[in-house]
Amino acid sequence: MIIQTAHLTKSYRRFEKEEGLLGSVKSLFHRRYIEKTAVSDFNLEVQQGEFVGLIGPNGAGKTTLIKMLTGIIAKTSGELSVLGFYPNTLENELKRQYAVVMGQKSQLFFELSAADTFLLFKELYSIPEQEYRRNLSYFMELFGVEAYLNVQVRTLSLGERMKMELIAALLHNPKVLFLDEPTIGLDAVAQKQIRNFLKEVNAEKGTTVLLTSHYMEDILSLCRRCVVINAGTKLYDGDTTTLFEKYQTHKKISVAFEEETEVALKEEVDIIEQNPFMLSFMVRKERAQFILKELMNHYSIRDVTVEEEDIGNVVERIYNDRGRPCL
Ligand SMILES: Nc1ncnc2c1ncn2[C@@H]1O[C@H](COP(=O)(O)OP(=O)(O)OP(=O)(O)O)[C@@H](O)[C@H]1O
Repeated sequence: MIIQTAHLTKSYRRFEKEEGLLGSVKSLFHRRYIEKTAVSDFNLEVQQGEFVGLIGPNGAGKTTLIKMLTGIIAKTSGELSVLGFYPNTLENELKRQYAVVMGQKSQLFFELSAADTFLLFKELYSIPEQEYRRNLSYFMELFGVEAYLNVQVRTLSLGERMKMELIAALLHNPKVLFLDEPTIGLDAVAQKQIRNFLKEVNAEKGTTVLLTSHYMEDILSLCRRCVVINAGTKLYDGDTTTLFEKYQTHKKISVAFEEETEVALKEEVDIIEQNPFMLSFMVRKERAQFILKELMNHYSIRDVTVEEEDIGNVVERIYNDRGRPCL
């Protein structure tokens, strides 16, 4: 077993200050704290080689869970083991076997080139020369980023840097990789390249991956299993396709018109935004094609986008349907 948690709980204590200057002075003498349980009674088991998606709306507790699993913060209560270790003790033996990449944080040195940082990682993890060379050329080829290897990291685009972050994290052949929003802010092409890369690494090297992402496409194309978390508790743990077939029931369609248009649709849709030049609405998946055809036939259209429904909506629907955590 790679990851095992039982009744894992994390509560934060946050200091609350009254408004204004007087509040600041008062708080010097009487500190008021509020407690926030970010992860509650969480049970999770991940086997070797699995690619698991962790999804949930903002503030659900995903990052807190990843931070506990990677030893960045300590648990409040419950059991937690990663590769047989309690991560917060940060034992070297564990550090050598896992890696973490957070989309919002960087582990590269901005003034150095990626090549220099990789060499530092080689020393840090005592990666044998041959293994280092083999891995580096394998990852370079997979991502096609040789051209950027020797330039300052500071000058790389977000997408190029994220590819280097992933390579840096994987050079020491970790058994488990924790990814917190690795595709955040990237364009569609870079997102796809990163997905293909991760798919290949998981298949070829058997790396176990736990991934959080707000992008449906990441979860759907990479994670056979997904875990849904809301307000710190687990709502669902199982097959990703089954979950999305059942709960991702709508698509978002946005249409821009060539000229001022007054739209009259034959069937009811949920309008998100409308003005004479555009219309954006939600529609049931199975009706999307019909409505699109209707719009195309009756109006002069400049542009159309069709998007998958937001993770937040899906989670809300699961929650309303089940009304309580269901494992
Ligand atoms: N250091 C902290 N002190 C107090 N509360 C915190 C702290 N870090 C997180 N929280 C709170 O814990 C809850 C869970 O936060 P967390 O960052 O784990 O959510 P998340 O699912 O990763 O959200 P997002 O998708 O927005 O990144 C939030 O309500 C947040 O405000």
